[in-house]
Amino acid sequence: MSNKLLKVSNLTVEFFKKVALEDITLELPPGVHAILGPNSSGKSTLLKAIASLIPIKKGEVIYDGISISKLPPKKRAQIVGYCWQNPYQGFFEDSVKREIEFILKNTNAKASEEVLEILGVNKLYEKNPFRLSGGEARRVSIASIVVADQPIILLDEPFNDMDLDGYLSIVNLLSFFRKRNKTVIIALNNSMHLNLVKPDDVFVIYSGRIVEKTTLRELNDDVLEKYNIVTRKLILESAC
Ligand SMILES: Nc1ncnc2c1ncn2[C@@H]1O[C@H](COP(=O)(O)OP(=O)(O)OP(=O)(O)O)[C@@H](O)[C@H]1O
Repeated sequence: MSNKLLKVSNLTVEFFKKVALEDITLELPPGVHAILGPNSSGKSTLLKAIASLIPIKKGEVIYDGISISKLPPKKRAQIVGYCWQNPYQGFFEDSVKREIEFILKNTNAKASEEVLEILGVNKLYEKNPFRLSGGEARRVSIASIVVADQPIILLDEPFNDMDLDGYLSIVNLLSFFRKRNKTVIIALNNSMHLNLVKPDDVFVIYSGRIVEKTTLRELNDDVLEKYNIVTRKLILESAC
């Protein structure tokens, strides 16, 4: 099995001279990696910077020895798939079918039937993506990226808007990605979702910096509280 590394080195991003990401360095083998942080900590910015969707001030992102930002857009889209936090942001076609076909044409990829089945989007093909419900839109949005079978998948808050079936489809998608030896980064602001994701490691981000590298088992409520992330204690107490 390939063990291609995704290396993020000294990544720094600024918006209007204000630092949004500061000197982020990560070394990620294939597997599932969680980025956990409160609102405005830089999770989406980090994923977008890794996908080269926004300009970076400093640093680089290397996958298997290749600098992602130096690739032409088409080649980049074959390697890295960023799934939007706001699903409607990535839509521009007038049918789900055309939305799915767009990336396949753009990347010369064959549709991953497993992805379409796991996310259950086949039934939505004729619908207008902009008129989907929140949960439907998220499934379609994720499918319309990862259907191209990229080795790096970036999921931005994928559980938002989802019902039980939606949660299970994300869990099944993650195990499909694991079997395919992909490198998955999943941005979360809710620590409870970590139990579903079962990540190999957890990076806590706060104020644009990685402040902890830990595991699901070792992550504790003190760390969550310190960085303004909903604690497990709060959730469990509320359930009693
Ligand atoms: N395009 C942009 N222009 C200016 N500032 C931006 C832009 N995108 C993000 N920011 C700022 O960068 C910081 C980090 O934003 P980001 O969206 O990465 O946070 P996040 O951790 O994903 O938050 P949330 O959990 O609320 O989605 C915020 O202060 C945000 O206002």
